Amino acid sequence: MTDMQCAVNAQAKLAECPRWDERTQTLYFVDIDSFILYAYDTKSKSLAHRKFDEEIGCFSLDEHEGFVAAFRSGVYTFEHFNADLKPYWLASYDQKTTRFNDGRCDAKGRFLAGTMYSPKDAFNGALHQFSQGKETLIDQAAWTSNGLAFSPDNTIMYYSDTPNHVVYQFDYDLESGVATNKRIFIEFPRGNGRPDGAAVDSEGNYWSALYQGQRVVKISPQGKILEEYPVPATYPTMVAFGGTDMQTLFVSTCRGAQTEEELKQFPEAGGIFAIETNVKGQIEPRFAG
Ligand SMILES: O=C1O[C@H](CS(=O)(=O)O)[C@@H](O)[C@H](O)[C@H]1O
Repeated sequence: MTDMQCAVNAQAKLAECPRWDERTQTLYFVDIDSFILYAYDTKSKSLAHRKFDEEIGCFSLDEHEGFVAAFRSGVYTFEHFNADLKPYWLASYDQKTTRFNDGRCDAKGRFLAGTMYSPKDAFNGALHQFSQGKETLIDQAAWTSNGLAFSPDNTIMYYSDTPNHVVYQFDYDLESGVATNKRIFIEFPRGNGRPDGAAVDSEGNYWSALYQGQRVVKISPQGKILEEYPVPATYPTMVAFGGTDMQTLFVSTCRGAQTEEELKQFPEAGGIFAIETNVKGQIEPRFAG
């Protein structure tokens, strides 16, 4: 049994990247495999959506009403929810095997996004950083880039490689945007979930959605699992803090990977779930351009 309740019954194939807009009390999220960006207005309980021509992996809000978003074919900006896309960086990788997957902004407004390399026969998944019109390659050694998050003091960057069951830490220099000293933060045993999307709370704990693990785990900065939160879906994909007090944990989930049996057990899989916590999340930094 879980206290987690379905906040948005989106029935998404692959819901990902929940993002809380504290200015409008809106929860944005994507359905990667349906090419859709959603906007859930928590005040009116209305759900808007926009369908693109390709997978949208992740996005951040900007300082105005706009977005920066990472798709299969590259990174684009748009000035408001329904505005035309403006190319920012076109993919230098093979789009037949690779797409963007997970990302967010650092506290200086640089957008960082990682790619998923589907063949998983080489470590071609990469982490890219976008700022002032330029792209910088941060790391290239993954199958599925995921779990990107920053500590409250911005000195630690977290980054997971889901199918390899590992979350890394880097030292992060916020002034330069340089990440160094990559090391293993935590590894998960095979067969009981693998680290997908994540968020760091205001106390520095790393909250990881365990894909195929049917739960979210709260991990201390030292790598100790402190709490586990069951999710009514086999495949949690990402978490985000929000709500009027920033203490609501939103969890996106995947429906497309569930078996018929799992769909009978979890009929709201593909939705966004929510649970009240006793800790505040961090307000998401916005893209600076
Ligand atoms: O975030 C994601 O990760 C999953 C997990 S895995 O790469 O299969 O281990 C992936 O399937 C999904 O498409 C991706 O968005």
